[in-house]
Amino acid sequence: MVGLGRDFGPVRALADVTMSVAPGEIVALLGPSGSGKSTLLRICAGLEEATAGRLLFGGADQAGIPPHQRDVALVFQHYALYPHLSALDNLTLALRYGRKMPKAQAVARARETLDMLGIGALARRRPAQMSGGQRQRVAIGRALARRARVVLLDEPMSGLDAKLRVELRVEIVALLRRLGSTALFVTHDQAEAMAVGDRVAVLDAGRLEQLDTPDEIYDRPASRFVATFVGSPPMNVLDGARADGVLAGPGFAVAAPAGAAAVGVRPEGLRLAPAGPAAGSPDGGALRLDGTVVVSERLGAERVVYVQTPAGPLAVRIGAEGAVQPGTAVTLSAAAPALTFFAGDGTRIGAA
Ligand SMILES: Nc1ncnc2c1ncn2[C@@H]1O[C@H](COP(=O)(O)OP(=O)(O)OP(=O)(O)O)[C@@H](O)[C@H]1O
Repeated sequence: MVGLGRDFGPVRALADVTMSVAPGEIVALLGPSGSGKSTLLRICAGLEEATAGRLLFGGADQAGIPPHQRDVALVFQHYALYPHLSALDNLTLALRYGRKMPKAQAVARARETLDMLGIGALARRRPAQMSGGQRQRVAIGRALARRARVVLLDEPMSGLDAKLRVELRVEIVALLRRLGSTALFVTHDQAEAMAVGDRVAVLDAGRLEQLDTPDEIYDRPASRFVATFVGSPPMNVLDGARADGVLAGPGFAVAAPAGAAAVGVRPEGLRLAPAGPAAGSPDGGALRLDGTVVVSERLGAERVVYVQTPAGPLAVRIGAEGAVQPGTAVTLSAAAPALTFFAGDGTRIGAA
């Protein structure tokens, strides 16, 4: 994709998106509602024309090529299976008429695909005789059975419960890898994007904010937007004003590089100690703030504690053993390497 853009009248749904996806790579498209994820996917599928830029598949310009002539498979959030046909027949039909595959070969391919998705035993059931998750597996199987070079998935698991989503995403990724498919996977769920993507493309208001590995996205976010969109809870960001090398805001002052307008720290980068001058790390911490515990949430192996500070509420991730009572006065501290600085326009200072 080179400089891809799409305007709907006055609405700029997509602006100047450039990215290349390697064969066999899975890229997660992540962004809030209306950020242009579906528009980008629809352009790739040929369901929408770009109003700027070029789309190339293996070097071949796709402009003007209709959907059915592109080597792409689409998985939508709302699947439409033929209700009167069995799972096996739904897949077989798609292969025979979509791919013009001989019957015996289509049936064999359909069976193989259902087996790979763990629903071989349901081959003879009609959609009404299956659970939502099983139906979604059939729909995914129908799209993937074609072995298209490019697989486009638009929120393929929305509508399923959390446990099933996690199970299914593991299976989908395993299947995509096994087939060697190149895939774009749209989701607004940051955890899902980080889990499925070899790289994650973060979109905001039609612009590509960052395209990087999940580790880079988390550890070196390109912007404040990315930093606060990814992570659960996301990065804490404190606004301040910089003078004489120090960024100061309500209740804090921290040494900061030129241009800094805000400082960010992940919940796990903050330490929590009983209030007092000696609190915090042995070096005293680069950032220190006093506050009061508001709530403490037990999340499996860890706790997330929300602390009200003069700079606003901050989330702190601590071990499960460190229970703290609401109302407790605490001091928060963070070491210098845990800090991320942002300029006034939201870009991370030091980002490439
Ligand atoms: N056919 C259309 N006509 C006019 N505006 C459109 C059309 N399709 C999309 N848009 C606008 O383009 C922008 C991007 O929409 P898009 O559906 O790509 O976002 P999205 O990130 O997929 O959102 P969601 O997660 O809600 O599906 C939105 O502002 C949307 O209102």
